[in-house]
Amino acid sequence: MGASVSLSETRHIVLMGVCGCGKSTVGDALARVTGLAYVDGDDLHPPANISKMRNSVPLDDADREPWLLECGRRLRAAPEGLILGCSALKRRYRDLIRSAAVQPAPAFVYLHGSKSLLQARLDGRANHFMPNALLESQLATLEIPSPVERGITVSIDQPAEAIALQIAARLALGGPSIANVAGPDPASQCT
Ligand SMILES: Nc1ncnc2c1ncn2[C@@H]1O[C@H](COP(=O)(O)OP(=O)(O)OP(=O)(O)O)[C@@H](O)[C@H]1O
Ligand SMILES: O=C(O)[C@H](O)[C@@H](O)[C@H](O)[C@H](O)CO
Repeated sequence: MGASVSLSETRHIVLMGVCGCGKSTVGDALARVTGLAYVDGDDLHPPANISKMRNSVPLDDADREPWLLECGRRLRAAPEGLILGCSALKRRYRDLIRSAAVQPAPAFVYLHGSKSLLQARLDGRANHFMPNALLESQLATLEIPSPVERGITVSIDQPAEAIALQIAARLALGGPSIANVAGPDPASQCT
């Protein structure tokens, strides 16, 4: 249903999903593929949020609001386009980002993986402030982006480079060689 038509002009991409889904890893790969810059939402949190997460306390809506608005402002400050990694777990969080961002609204790329894969990825990660125990609350909070939100879903059960190429193809971000590598489109979830 026309994903690449309505999304083809998109140069603002939010890589979203729960902790450990690969936002930073895929963000770096997508930046290499597209030439767009990548900004990690983890770097935009106020210190109080980081310290809360370090202490295994999930953030609440009030904690997240200023951070989400800052994420949106970063998108707006990059008219040439930007890849942003941000959990953006709820629809109303994405509304906040959109309210501060650009027109056309950013595409939201939901990085989907099973709980067991996410757990394994988190178990294999070292030196990160986010405790693995917060995965449960992130999954409970997650609302998958709907088609009207310019959302697409991509499986994380593949190498990061392949994920990046698939995103670039589905959003028509790259040149003709990229356009040929799109994997199967699980997403009639696209607009
Ligand atoms: N496609 C992939 N294949 C294999 N390993 C991956 C893949 N994507 C990410 N990883 C690994 O999984 C772990 C989590 O990835 P990453 O830190 O990028 O997730 P994240 O969504 O940015 O996490 P957070 O939200 O907690 O910051 C890292 O150790 C990373 O190297
Ligand atoms: O919404 C949230 O609870 C937070 O933003 C987290 O998702 C972190 O930013 C990140 O995932 C930690 O690694």
